[in-house]
Amino acid sequence: MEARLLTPPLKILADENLPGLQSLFAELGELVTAPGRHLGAADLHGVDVLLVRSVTQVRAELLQGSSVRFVGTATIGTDHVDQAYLAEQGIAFHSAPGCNAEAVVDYTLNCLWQWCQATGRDLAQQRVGILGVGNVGSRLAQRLQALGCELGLCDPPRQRREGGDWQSLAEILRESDIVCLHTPLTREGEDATWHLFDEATLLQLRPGACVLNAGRGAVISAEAMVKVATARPDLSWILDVWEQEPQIDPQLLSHAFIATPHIAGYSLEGKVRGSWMLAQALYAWLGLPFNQPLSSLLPEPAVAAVHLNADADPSLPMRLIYDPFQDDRALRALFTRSPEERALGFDRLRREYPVRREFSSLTLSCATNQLPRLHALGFSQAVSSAVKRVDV
Ligand SMILES: NC(=O)C1=CN([C@@H]2O[C@H](COP(=O)(O)OP(=O)(O)OC[C@H]3O[C@@H](n4cnc5c(N)ncnc54)[C@H](O)[C@@H]3O)[C@@H](O)[C@H]2O)C=CC1
Ligand SMILES: O=C(O)C(=O)[C@H](O)COP(=O)(O)O
Repeated sequence: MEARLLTPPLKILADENLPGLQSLFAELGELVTAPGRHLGAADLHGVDVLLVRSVTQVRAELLQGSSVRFVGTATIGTDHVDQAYLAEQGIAFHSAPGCNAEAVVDYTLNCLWQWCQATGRDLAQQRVGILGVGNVGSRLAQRLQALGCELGLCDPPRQRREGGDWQSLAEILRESDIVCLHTPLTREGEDATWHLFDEATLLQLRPGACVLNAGRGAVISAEAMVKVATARPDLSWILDVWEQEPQIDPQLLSHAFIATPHIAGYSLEGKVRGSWMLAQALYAWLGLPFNQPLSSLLPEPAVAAVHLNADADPSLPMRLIYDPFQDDRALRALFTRSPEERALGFDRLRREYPVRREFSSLTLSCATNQLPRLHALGFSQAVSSAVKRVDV
């Protein structure tokens, strides 16, 4: 455990895209915000606490010679942080495990539902292979299982730790109608995921399969994906993450059934939970009490309850919460511009992302027998008469 060397007032530098900063951190001292993608060593003058998102590379080049003693990232993924360097320097580090896992699952279910609708499939009849069964993958498995999907789960680190019934990557590729990637990006060790999906791996996908990547772009080689997508038009691609973000290969984009700018985890709840978890960690590290409930940072959703009439399309509540094609259209619209403008546009779409609530924020009642299926998808049940309801 690191020694606690700091007491307020502190100088805190935070990514400008972290919600709830004032309310969570302002009482600890001076709070400065900056765009995370371009943070440099010069920005860290006198800074004690650095709070980032995934777009800031937190490595020796940034931190060498700085006064930073605590680094927090309001994300699940940590591949942008050199944790070994931080440990060596005695700098405390905290991430926000699971903070936006529900949002990624909402995104994934919504996209898969759209793909099934567009290709005349029933999601409940698909065999779904999940690669990486952690916070995201295990929640996804639960919801898909409740829908009736057959599942294949692949997670070698968990398999070694826990034993039990798992599948190999080869089995997942051979047997799945849909393959969902939810692994971290790692470059070393027996479970390294960098370019885990190369050309040879992708060619093992079964005919007509759909690949969804909401983990990290570089888990699939973009070059191999373009090659295989060209040779195998039977395959579908749903891509939220891209090798070399914020630059995206236009050829790859043209092959994607749904293409989004790394926003799978961007529910309001997920983003706010990320900041809140960092506040919890920082206050604990400082030895100070932290009593702010997460709910105090979340406004009431615009629509809290929906009653579906007998003839209503059961996908309506999903579309009401989130339409992935809106994000898809906004991303594709950037591609009439220069590569520099596209990259800036990619970051702008993320920075100015509209409020998206999680499925669980919506309470459903229903005049049809679809209710169990909708609840399995993650919507809340039990309508209280006190809740304002919309009939559709
Ligand atoms: N697109 C987006 O907006 C978001 C993307 N992410 C990404 O999703 C990743 C997963 O998130 P969580 O489930 O919360 O992380 P987690 O750490 O809870 O779970 C990851 C799982 O992957 C497994 N794993 C590691 N190497 C593997 C391999 N070679 N093959 C199969 N499984 C392997 C681990 O054992 C672990 O169970 C994050 O690391 C992050 O990079 C997370 C949130 C939002
Ligand atoms: O939590 C993660 O890991 C993610 O991928 C986040 O959703 C990424 O969000 P940013 O930190 O890039 O805004």
